[in-house]
Amino acid sequence: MKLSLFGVGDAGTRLVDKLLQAELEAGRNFTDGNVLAFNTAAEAFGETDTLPEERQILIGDTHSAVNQYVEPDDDGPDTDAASATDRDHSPGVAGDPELGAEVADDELPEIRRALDLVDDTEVDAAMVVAGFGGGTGCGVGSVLLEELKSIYEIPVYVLGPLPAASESDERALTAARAVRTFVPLADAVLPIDNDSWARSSQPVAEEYDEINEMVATRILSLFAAGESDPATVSEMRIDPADVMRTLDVGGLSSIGHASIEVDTDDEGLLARLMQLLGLAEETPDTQTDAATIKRLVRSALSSKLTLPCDIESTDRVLVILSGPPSEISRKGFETGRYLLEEETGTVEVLAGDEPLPNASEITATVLFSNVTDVPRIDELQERAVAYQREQDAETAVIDTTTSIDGATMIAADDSAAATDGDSEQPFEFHGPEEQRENGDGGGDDAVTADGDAGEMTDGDASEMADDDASEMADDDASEMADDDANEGTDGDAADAPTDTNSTDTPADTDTTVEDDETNTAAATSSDEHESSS
Ligand SMILES: Nc1nc2c(ncn2[C@@H]2O[C@H](COP(=O)(O)OP(=O)(O)OP(=O)(O)O)[C@@H](O)[C@H]2O)c(=O)[nH]1
Repeated sequence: MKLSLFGVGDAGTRLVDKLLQAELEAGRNFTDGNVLAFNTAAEAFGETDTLPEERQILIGDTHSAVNQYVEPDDDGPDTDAASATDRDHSPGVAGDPELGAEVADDELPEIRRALDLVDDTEVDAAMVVAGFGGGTGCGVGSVLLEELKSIYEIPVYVLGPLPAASESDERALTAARAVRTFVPLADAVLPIDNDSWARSSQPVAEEYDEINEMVATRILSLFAAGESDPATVSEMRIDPADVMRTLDVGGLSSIGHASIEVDTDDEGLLARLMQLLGLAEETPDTQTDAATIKRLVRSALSSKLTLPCDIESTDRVLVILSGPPSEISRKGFETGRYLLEEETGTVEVLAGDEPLPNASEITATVLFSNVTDVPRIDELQERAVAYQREQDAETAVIDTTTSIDGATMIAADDSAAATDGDSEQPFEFHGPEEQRENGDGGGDDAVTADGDAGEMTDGDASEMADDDASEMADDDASEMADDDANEGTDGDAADAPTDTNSTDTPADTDTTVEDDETNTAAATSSDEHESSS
């Protein structure tokens, strides 16, 4: 399918650049050059290799509160745990999502002019790529997302990293707010769990490049599928509509990925050739194919997911098999699909293939949409709540002696909810439908008549506050995603989730780690191969 990409902030800029690089290396064309990156500081633009300069849009440079320049010899925060809102030492909006939203609102005319560079009639969907914990990613990202939703008829997805545990509480709070803002507005949200992809021995920032490469491999396998030569024989060619249909349910999505070397010995090739020419019985090879595909799909299921989750909490599943067409039989397909139905407990399993005649591997990419049992998001929320309580307590102490101006990131109503004994999770999510029913934030209804996206962020912040105050006390953390899914899972945060993919599950860690390493390496080499094909 064709996808336009909109990077926001540093993470968004780097990820979009990496996606373009992967597209180029794989010889695929899924963006058709329909890309843009917005940032409030120019630094990350300087790191790009592939993103054209005219598509790098700096905003906020005339805003008095935005740092465009930070002293190079400045020994500002350089640890993950450093404050995201160190105004003097951080460029751009320095981790402040309110300021990010204000800047984007002020610069909407500039943003709209830039959007004219992207041809939405040429793409099937759009994707905003932003660090959820970033002041620019969350603040500018929210305004941009609403703007895109108001002008495009195509689906708009959001992709972006969640902050690592080693990062500051402010980033966790911003990310919790971002999830809450993005989920009801976007057609689907694909968070990347930096923590589960980083090695614990070093700061996560040193691993961005590797994490971004892993993300690019998966996004390309999923969204660029269907863009290969239409003349190539295919068992069941993937249709872009299937990807969109899978994501159609909204909420949070996660991707699994695994590759397996194909049998390239002469005997195997000869047998396949005979089979293709109709000179040999199909059965023995088909059996082998089916067993191989089953193993491959199983390994994609147990691979490290972009967002660790309980795959049984998914609403819909899509599997894309890519590789030499001779290796992917219909029986193999059916076996893989059946396995997915069994393992996820859903009958909504779509499947398609992407014929890559010169590939030396078969790759399975599995998309789980509207997953609701996501321990990482629960953790993020809990941390955000605890931090908010601390902030409130500090403000209350100071308030007795001094009058403090300036907004806390959550409005007063939220603070009350957060400190209410019953209220554990002030960042409850609802799927788009429920949001609309409640007259709550996002979705199409949230688009203002005059298209002033800036109002959304203010509106959203206060809507968040209202919800939190009124609803949190009774509701479970795991009711965060779509209604429908909740009906099925009805999870209480206290019911320990059985996250088969979580790095927190020791029993799984052994197999998963082994699989992960294999799969990551395989995925990389698969991409390399595709690039040479
Ligand atoms: N995977 C990945 N994560 C990143 C990358 N850069 C930053 N992040 C994460 O994204 C979040 C937001 O960081 P930035 O993108 O630097 O923030 P921003 O959106 O530019 O906004 P500011 O906070 O104002 O700098 C943090 O939690 C980072 O850990 C990256 O290249 N790859």
